[in-house]
Amino acid sequence: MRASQKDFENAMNQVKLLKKDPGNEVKLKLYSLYKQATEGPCNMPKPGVFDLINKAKWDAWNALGSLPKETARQNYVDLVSSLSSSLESSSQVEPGTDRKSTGYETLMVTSEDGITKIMLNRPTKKNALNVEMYHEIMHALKAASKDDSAITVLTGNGDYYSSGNDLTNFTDIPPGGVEEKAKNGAILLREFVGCFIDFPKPLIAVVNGPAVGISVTLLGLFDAVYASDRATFHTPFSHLGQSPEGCSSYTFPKIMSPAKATEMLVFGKKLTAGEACAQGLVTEVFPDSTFQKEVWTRLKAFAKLPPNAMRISKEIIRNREKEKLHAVNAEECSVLQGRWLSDECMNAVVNFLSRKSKL
Ligand SMILES: CCCCC/C=C/CC(=O)SCCNC(=O)CCNC(=O)[C@H](O)C(C)(C)COP(=O)(O)OP(=O)(O)OC[C@H]1O[C@@H](n2cnc3c(N)ncnc32)[C@H](O)[C@@H]1OP(=O)(O)O
Repeated sequence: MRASQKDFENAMNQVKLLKKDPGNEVKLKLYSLYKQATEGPCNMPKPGVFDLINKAKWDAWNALGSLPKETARQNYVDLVSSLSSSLESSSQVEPGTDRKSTGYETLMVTSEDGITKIMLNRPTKKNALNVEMYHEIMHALKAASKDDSAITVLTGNGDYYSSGNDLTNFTDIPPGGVEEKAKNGAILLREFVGCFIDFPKPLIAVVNGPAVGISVTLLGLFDAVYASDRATFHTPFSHLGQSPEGCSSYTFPKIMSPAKATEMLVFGKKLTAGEACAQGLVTEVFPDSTFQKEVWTRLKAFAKLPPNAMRISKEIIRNREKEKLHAVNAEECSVLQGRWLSDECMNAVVNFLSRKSKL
């Protein structure tokens, strides 16, 4: 899975051969990953507000924060690979290889060495989950459940794993008003979390950086969680006037004790990776400098195990909880639907969007 310098150079050449323009957003991603991979974190002075093009480039590069050079190189290679498949004719995919990518807008999805990797890919927004991303993740999980990979991995592109629900999701109010918005949100959330509850293969989170909100709560539904020591785990629901989702009101007290779960889910205590590991939410923590190398070596070994045996073992570990989890999910979504209409929640969203507050 690690991209060599040679892979990186090949990818740079491939970019020049793309027949279709991949669009400005993708070009900015390519630029930022290239700069990060070759020069490291952005330490150039920020261009002036009227220098629009250079400012956009600077923003994209700067958003990668302290992402290690090797990870940027890998992400660049993955992005080019996904572009080559989605923008060129499908005949260019060699028959017989098991690598594939799809034209997702908010994800990079690849399948190789028995592993389907779903990478959240909005690094300039800290991988916040917008409505499109919720739908694309569901689509990618459904596809992964049927493909020939043995295990599935969720990870993030850039310096964050995910900053959770995209708070601008609250701004696009339909003709039916905020009530309709809240109702639609609850339906979408229930279906989304349901896909994680029902996912049949080993599902592993590779938590490459800080995780917030729903990206944390869902971890209780994963089969293993590997984290960089740069990762943090934060569920500030009360601060946002909201309440727990992702089945965390049930999984967290079981995983870490009711009192520890209360500290996180009610009081919004942010855990370090080490603390999350000590409390059982994270399986193992790795130093950031060797994180990708160590984790992918391990995952490749797991993916060589007999897939049917792994699937059946997961089923027997998880199945007796499924009905309960679906019931919890339904209840959490219904409570949250009410919370989204509360002044507490609306004020928190307005404060974030008007730049008055940050976590
Ligand atoms: C269907 C609906 C289901 C709903 C399910 C409910 C889930 C609950 C949750 O997930 S609650 C968690 C919600 N998340 C947050 O409250 C995080 C908000 N973000 C922040 O506080 C900060 O951005 C940060 C601490 C994550 C990172 O701070 P930093 O200073 O490092 O970076 P910036 O703030 O400059 O962020 C870079 C750009 O990314 C945008 N952004 C980051 N997070 C979100 C987000 N969650 N929603 C929308 N946008 C986000 C930020 O606005 C910057 O954009 P800009 O460059 O255009 O200004």
